[in-house]
Amino acid sequence: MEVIIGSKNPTKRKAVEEVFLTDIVTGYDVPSKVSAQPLSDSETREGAMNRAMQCIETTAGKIGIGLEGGVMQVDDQLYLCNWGALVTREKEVFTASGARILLPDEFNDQLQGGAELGDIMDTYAKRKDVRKNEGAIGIFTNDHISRKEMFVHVVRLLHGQWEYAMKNSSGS
Ligand SMILES: O=P(O)(O)OP(=O)(O)OP(=O)(O)OC[C@H]1O[C@@H](n2cnc3c(O)ncnc32)[C@H](O)[C@@H]1O
Ligand SMILES: [Mg+2]
Repeated sequence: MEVIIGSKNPTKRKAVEEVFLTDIVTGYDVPSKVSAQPLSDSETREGAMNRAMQCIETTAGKIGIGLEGGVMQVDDQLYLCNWGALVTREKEVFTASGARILLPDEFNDQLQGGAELGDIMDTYAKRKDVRKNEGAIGIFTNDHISRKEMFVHVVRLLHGQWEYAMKNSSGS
């Protein structure tokens, strides 16, 4: 079975490989069709669904997966959020979200002004390509949870829901 992940970011591809262990996993850069830095749960989820749908519409893969990072507001504070979507050839859609952690208040103005969290993190942590490595979640959890590990959880939630639906539609 071929699983298409709508990103070439290694944290996303490796997370899908870890869950779909026995399948072929291919990464394609597809547009999220939302802002480069989504600013709500709704926009982040939409980005994940758009990516997954395009994976199915533009390839022969059996399953398309979209993973999208964003931020969302609770009261006046911004949290890192992540969403995933799995779309089947029959266009059945499954969604799930990942762990969220509070971002420093000092990021608010830059994020609201359109800056990308990935770039803000590189400057803040004095590292390169945080988004492709430990991620903001890795930095702020003292490396206990990496971006890949957080995505593994999201992909497991997607995989499990898809499996449950298949089991229950097979009539057994
Ligand atoms: O190539 P793609 O798949 O687009 O990978 P990306 O790293 O840009 O990831 P997203 O588009 O899903 O994330 C939207 C923005 O949020 C940033 N972001 C989200 N989660 C992050 C994290 O844990 N660490 C650093 N940046 C993060 C990311 O770098 C982007 O600027
Ligand atoms: Mg991006």
